[in-house]
Amino acid sequence: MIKIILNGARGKMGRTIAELVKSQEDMEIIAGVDVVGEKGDFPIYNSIFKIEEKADVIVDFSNPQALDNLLRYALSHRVPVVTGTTGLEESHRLMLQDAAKTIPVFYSQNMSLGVFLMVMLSQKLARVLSDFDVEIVERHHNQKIDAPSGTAIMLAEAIKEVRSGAEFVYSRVEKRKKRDKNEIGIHSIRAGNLVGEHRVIFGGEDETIEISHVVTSRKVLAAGALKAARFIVEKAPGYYTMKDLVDSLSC
Ligand SMILES: NC(=O)C1=CN([C@@H]2O[C@H](COP(=O)(O)OP(=O)(O)OC[C@H]3O[C@@H](n4cnc5c(N)ncnc54)[C@H](OP(=O)(O)O)[C@@H]3O)[C@@H](O)[C@H]2O)C=CC1
Ligand SMILES: O=C(O)C1=N[C@H](C(=O)O)C[C@H](O)C1
Repeated sequence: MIKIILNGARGKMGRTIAELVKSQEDMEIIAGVDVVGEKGDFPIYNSIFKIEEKADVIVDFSNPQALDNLLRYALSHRVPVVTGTTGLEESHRLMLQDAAKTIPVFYSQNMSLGVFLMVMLSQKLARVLSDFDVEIVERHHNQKIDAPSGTAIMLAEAIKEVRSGAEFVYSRVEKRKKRDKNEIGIHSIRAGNLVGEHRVIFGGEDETIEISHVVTSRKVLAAGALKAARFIVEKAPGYYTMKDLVDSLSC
């Protein structure tokens, strides 16, 4: 049985994961962590340091501010971490990479396998269609606290890798005179209860290619997180991503 600590347990992703775990025969949540504690199917504590039972993995969908304590706990108890929290600064990413020297750490800004394929495809298109303009549009629910989305940044970073001189431009002022060829424009929309939508638009001379991915239920993202948890529990310390998971599934 894989014993899970769920960080951000009272949140939208936390609740979706908790519901999904109920139907998994090989997994159980032993404790949750959130800003406010709660009693329920499992205890939710307001500090991860209050948890006494040993877990096999921590699954985190919370807030970048949670990362420091979460990693301190994970390192001192040698527990692998799966995190999908977005809005991370460079310092947070370095913290994850540093922790990965001691424990297995899985990070993905999007837990959908479909989005991983979209990233690969976008990179290929950006390489071949090197003179096409690239614009990324992401749409999410009105409760999302970070913008642009982690996925939009991941898409832009993958495209930047194959486009020398390219720069991201967030919230571009629409009154600009002319589009700079090196820009990768990122546009964020927040409305209603949209779960998550990403579009990459490649605009060329007389033709446009658009790749889009739409999530209509968080169950997709929760299922991806549980796949990641199963994937890293027995792994050696290291930094793992969706590429490692997809490679393991397709061999
Ligand atoms: N990688 C992926 O596939 C996905 C990533 N995400 C990301 O996951 C994160 C959570 O998303 P979502 O569930 O929608 O957000 P929610 O706001 O619904 O849930 C986050 C929960 O974490 C709690 N929280 C805040 N700070 C801490 C802390 N220091 N320790 C423990 N818990 C804390 C929040 O409490 P309070 O409300 O009181 O602040 C809230 O209950 C976001 O960064 C989001 O972008 C979301 C979906 C998929
Ligand atoms: O906050 C969300 O909801 C989501 N966040 C992730 C992101 O920032 O890319 C992934 C997904 O789109 C849902």
